[in-house]
Amino acid sequence: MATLIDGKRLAQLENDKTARRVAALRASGITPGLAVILVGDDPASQVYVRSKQRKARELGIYSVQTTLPATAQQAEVAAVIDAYNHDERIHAILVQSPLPAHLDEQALVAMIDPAKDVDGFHPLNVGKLYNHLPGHYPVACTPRGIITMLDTLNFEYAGARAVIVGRSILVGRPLQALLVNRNATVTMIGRRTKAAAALMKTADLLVVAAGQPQLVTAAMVKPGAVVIDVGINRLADGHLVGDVDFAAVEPLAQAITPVPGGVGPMTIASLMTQTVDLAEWSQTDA
Ligand SMILES: Nc1nc2c(c(=O)[nH]1)N[C@@H](CN(C=O)c1ccc(C(=O)N[C@@H](CCC(=O)O)C(=O)O)cc1)CN2
Repeated sequence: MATLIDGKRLAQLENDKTARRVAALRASGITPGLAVILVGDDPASQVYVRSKQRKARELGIYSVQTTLPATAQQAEVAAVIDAYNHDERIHAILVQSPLPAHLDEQALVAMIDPAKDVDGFHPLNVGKLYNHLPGHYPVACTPRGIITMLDTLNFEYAGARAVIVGRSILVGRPLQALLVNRNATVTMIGRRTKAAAALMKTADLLVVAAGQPQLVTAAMVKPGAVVIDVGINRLADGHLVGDVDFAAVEPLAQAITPVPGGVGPMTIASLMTQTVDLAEWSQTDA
């Protein structure tokens, strides 16, 4: 029977640490500030943004939001980013993804001050991560949360064979870099990968971020693997399921994340941690 990697509990522990760091910063006259930009009315994005705002306020972070209609033009979003770039109360800025299709998301992310890029999506921060540069820089929150989870298992990265299903900028690509930087051997699986199931079966660490309900079956998992399920899929009956067939895979895995209550809560906890990191770095790296 696998160890259940309880994202809710780990997020609570992470948030407790963040609350203490916020209190210490506030005592020294600095209140970490987070700005969230939401464009459009995607219901899931509205839920995630509300959770971010609520958690930030609970932890004592100054938290603001700009909501723009789905018809907003590139220049309008850019103007909001520019205002937050110059707002001294704000240390962390994020643009909730996905944006409406007519907007150029990459171009907008590149307009965020890299020192305030709490999602770690700015090309400068991505480049630092890929080049494994020393120093302070933010990294994408979901992969950061996954690394925190693996660290709690004392996962032995060096020499481990990791397989990541999904090559998104949000999850797969940054996680690949984080794992390579820890000396894991990483294989990425995309839509055109041949013999994907056989590759997955070689994984000591299998991370699935494909957005396809129950894609991974027991036959695709090596006994004793650590399985991280990033998928959040709402079925017609309203139930949330991941990309992994949890009931079938759990008995043979060494450890596994549930959905819900796995990677999702850690994404938000990592965002809070990284908001405080940015506030601290704004003092030390200036
Ligand atoms: N700018 C960004 N956009 C998006 C990111 C991101 O990191 N930065 N990630 C995802 C969405 N996301 C945060 O924004 C997110 C997704 C899921 C959860 C979560 O806690 N999920 C719960 C289930 C919630 C539900 O009932 O629907 C869980 O897994 O237990 C938190 C954050 C895309 N966009």
